Amino acid sequence: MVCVIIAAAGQGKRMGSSVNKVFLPLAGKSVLAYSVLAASTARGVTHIVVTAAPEETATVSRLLAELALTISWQVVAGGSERQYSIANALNVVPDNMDMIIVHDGARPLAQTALFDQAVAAARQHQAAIAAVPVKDTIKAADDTGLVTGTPDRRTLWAVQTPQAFSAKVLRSAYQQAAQDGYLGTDDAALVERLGITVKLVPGSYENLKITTPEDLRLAEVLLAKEQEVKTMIRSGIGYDVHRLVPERKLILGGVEIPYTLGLDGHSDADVLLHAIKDALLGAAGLGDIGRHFPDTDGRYKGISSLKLLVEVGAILNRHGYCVNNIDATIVAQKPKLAPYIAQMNQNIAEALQLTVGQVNVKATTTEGLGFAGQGQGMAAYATASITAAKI
Ligand SMILES: Nc1ccn([C@@H]2O[C@H](COP(=O)(O)OP(=O)(O)OP(=O)(O)O)[C@@H](O)[C@H]2O)c(=O)n1
Ligand SMILES: C[C@](O)(CO)[C@H](O)COP(=O)(O)O
Repeated sequence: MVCVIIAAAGQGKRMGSSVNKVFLPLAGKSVLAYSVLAASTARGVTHIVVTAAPEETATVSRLLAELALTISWQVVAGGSERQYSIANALNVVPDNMDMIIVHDGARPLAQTALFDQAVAAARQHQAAIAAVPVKDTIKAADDTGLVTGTPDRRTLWAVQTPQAFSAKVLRSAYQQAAQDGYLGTDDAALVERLGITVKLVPGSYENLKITTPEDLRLAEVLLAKEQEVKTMIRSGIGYDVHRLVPERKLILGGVEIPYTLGLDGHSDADVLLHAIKDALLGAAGLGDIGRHFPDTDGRYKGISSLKLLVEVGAILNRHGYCVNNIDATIVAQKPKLAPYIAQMNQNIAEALQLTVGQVNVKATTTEGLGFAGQGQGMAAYATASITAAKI
């Protein structure tokens, strides 16, 4: 399981604003809301700890509550330096987390995929951080402004967050730094001191840290471009298959259907809803159900797929999307599904807060051909169309 620590306890002095920069509005949401949302939908993330200045913990808690995240979160008071804030957060990270990601609350444009890439690389290397090659020539200079050297640019990288670590390694690194009184400017620097080689993963030049006012203006421009893409009609496709076995309930579209066999799976194996959820997440560019509800997570054992459809609807909503329509086909030789289709449409519409007219479930046989035709399993296809929600 993965925990994300989001650093938001700074003062934003270089921004020169009367409020902490992480609360500043950016295309309809706060800077911090973007950072939290991107992190919360990354693969395997089940808990978020946000650091807040002691006098801002209530404000940050309110902001998080408004986001209605489907994963757990907590807010801790930060320290006088970013490193001390992260150290406070580490103290409350649950023991069952094997990976920890650290992310700046002030980096609202980090994409969810970057969190996934950092964790995947950290699983292999123990520590992995987002970085981009520096574009400018870098000089070293002394206090009087006289150049003392020109490091070879080919070896230089501008480091960003997310930074992902094995939980054990990050905890040891922070303990060692505290013991030595070492203060670094990123988390990886503390890990490097343990002799561990940190892996770079390709970050993005758009993953700005909002530090000075022009960063905010630039972020507005980049987000406006993203919003344009969102307002397009987007479509997604979903496909799923489950095996038919004895002694399992047959649940399709949230309807329990009397039959001698049922679909096998980690959840209730509702093949129709699985295909629909994949179509919705795909349309939003948010991966698939495996990413959001992994079958390695005990919380999803036997869970109602209708309940998870409500969560998918909420995820899309948090990312600024609303659903236009859903079309789906169940592929099953037996039993006859026609009597249950209206209830399936109704269940799906209710879960996603749509009208029944926006949902269209169909069923077909395969004339006895293939695994569905021979009654070994059932399949479902779904397409979904979504667009930006009106603000
Ligand atoms: N004591 C601190 C200092 C910083 N941060 C967080 O670390 C991230 C990166 O730090 P930076 O951009 O330097 O933020 P500030 O310290 O707020 O900015 P400034 O240095 O201009 O005051 C920010 O999201 C900030 O809120 C933190 O949690 N605790
Ligand atoms: C962690 C970091 O975002 C990587 O670029 C950066 O080092 C934070 O530094 P700051 O001094 O707190 O801005």
